[in-house]
Amino acid sequence: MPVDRDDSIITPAEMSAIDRDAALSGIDSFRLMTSAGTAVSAAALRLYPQALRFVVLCGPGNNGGDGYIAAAALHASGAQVAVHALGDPAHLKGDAARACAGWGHAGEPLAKYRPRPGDIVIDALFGAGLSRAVPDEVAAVMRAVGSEQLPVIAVDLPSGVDGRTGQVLGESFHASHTVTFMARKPGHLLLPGRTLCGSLEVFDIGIPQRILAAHTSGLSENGPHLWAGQAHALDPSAHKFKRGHLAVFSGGPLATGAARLSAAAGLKAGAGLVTLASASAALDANAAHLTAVMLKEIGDAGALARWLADKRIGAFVLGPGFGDLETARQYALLLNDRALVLDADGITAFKDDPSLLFEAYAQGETHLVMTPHDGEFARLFPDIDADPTLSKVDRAIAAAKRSHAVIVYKGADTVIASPDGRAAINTNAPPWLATAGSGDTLAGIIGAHLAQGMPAFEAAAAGVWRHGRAGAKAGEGLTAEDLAAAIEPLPA
Ligand SMILES: NC(=O)C1=CN([C@@H]2O[C@H](COP(=O)(O)OP(=O)(O)OC[C@H]3O[C@@H](n4cnc5c(N)ncnc54)[C@H](OP(=O)(O)O)[C@@H]3O)[C@@H](O)[C@H]2O)[C@@H](O)CC1
Ligand SMILES: Nc1ncnc2c1ncn2[C@@H]1O[C@H](COP(=O)(O)OP(=O)(O)O)[C@@H](O)[C@H]1O
Ligand SMILES: [K+]
Repeated sequence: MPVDRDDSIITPAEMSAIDRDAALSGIDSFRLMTSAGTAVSAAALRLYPQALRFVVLCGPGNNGGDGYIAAAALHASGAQVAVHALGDPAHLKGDAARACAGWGHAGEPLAKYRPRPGDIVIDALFGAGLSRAVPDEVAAVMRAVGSEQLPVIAVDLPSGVDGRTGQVLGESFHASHTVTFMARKPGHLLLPGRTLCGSLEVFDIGIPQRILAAHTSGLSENGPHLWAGQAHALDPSAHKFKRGHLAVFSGGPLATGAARLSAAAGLKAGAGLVTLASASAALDANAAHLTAVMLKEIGDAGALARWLADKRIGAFVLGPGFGDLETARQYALLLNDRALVLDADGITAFKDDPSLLFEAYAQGETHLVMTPHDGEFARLFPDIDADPTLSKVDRAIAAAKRSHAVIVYKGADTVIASPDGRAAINTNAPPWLATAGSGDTLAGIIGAHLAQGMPAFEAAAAGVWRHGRAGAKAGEGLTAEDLAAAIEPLPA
């Protein structure tokens, strides 16, 4: 039966381990394949009752096995079905060979498939086992199906999409619907994979939850389940000092807007007090624009050190529009016993000696959140960035472990990762969030959460989610000012 889309995400390697454990506990693997293939045929009939023909493209592994089961079920329902196989079906093994025997008709080779109007393509070429770029004959079929604009139902994943990374290996199908089994894989949520799946259905093929739970790591889709236990930190009835004091560092006189966006977002996101810390040259520009946000003159490391005697300032945002990299370095190192969101220039400031920053924040509970976009990530973690074998999730986790910081690796598929290995993929950000100052707003929201005492991972994950919600609420064409105004209360 279809299950509610649960928040957990499993990698193809975890899926294999689950599969092995299921077999060890006596679960019949052919029954799982039958359940999977039947779910695909049910989706095909439900979505395309008027289809003239279902064309099932079957690969050389168990994904192909699911395809043969689907073909047999569609045929039994009275539909017209054609099967085209990649490779010689006589070489199929195990459950896939049995499924092919159950189909029982002579199939045609894949290369002989000529798409025709009215076809519904069922893509059972490769799923979790795709290990390299798809062969040329497969790529040619993908292009032919694409140019005819035929609907494609993908079994487990659109063939060509790497389930671990979401990257396309050579070429891929662009599915209108994907039926996956048990839980989503990273490739369903990471880009570009997410855009190639169409609507996504997660079907429960009957592997017990206990086996699934034993093999799932700390990866999930970002959502309230991650911080529900921490939402009390944002109690709106609390005294303003209890709701936290956030400080944001301003840039110079010609670059004050970014920090004000962070500060405004921090206030709207629930910090009790927000202070903009500004060098004297930028005080007038800031004073002319501030009302609820307070202003404090901080011009150098000495002034900051004296200000830090006030222990009520719980969290800081450093980087948006800041400009002066040497001062940013000094400030970040001075702040190492406070919660800090380091963004933009604050990140770039450490490009020549990242370990200086990482060592400064290595002690105690994680209290540094870094919010790099691709370029900033590559500046701080060039070797991790350059490793083509790593997914965006792998890269974010490796960076978090090395830096002792929560990493918010931004983009349309922002990944939030903790040094303890937990990670979340965010999916609620509309494309129009890519606007000047949007990242500054995000830094302010996360800063507000830290100021209110939320742990770093939860603060960051909740911040990214609220930022996405605000983007959806403000709508297409938003500016960063609209975004701050659209921040909604954090759901309990
Ligand atoms: N786990 C479960 O519980 C359940 C899993 N189920 C289903 O099993 C699927 C996973 O099956 P799978 O492991 O057999 O992998 P699959 O995607 O069929 O591909 C492997 C084959 O492709 C080949 N191959 C790979 N890349 C290639 C390339 N570029 N070009 C050419 N060949 C290439 C590879 O060959 P090799 O790399 O060994 O040369 C091998 O022959 C999963 O997605 C789901 O649909 C369901 O039945 C329900 C229960
Ligand atoms: N295509 C996209 N879809 C959704 N969100 C996006 C997209 N591109 C960027 N974002 C989000 O917009 C924000 C941009 O931040 P950033 O790159 O720091 O820009 P800026 O410095 O202009 O504020 C990030 O939160 C990022 O995740
Ligand atoms: K597939």
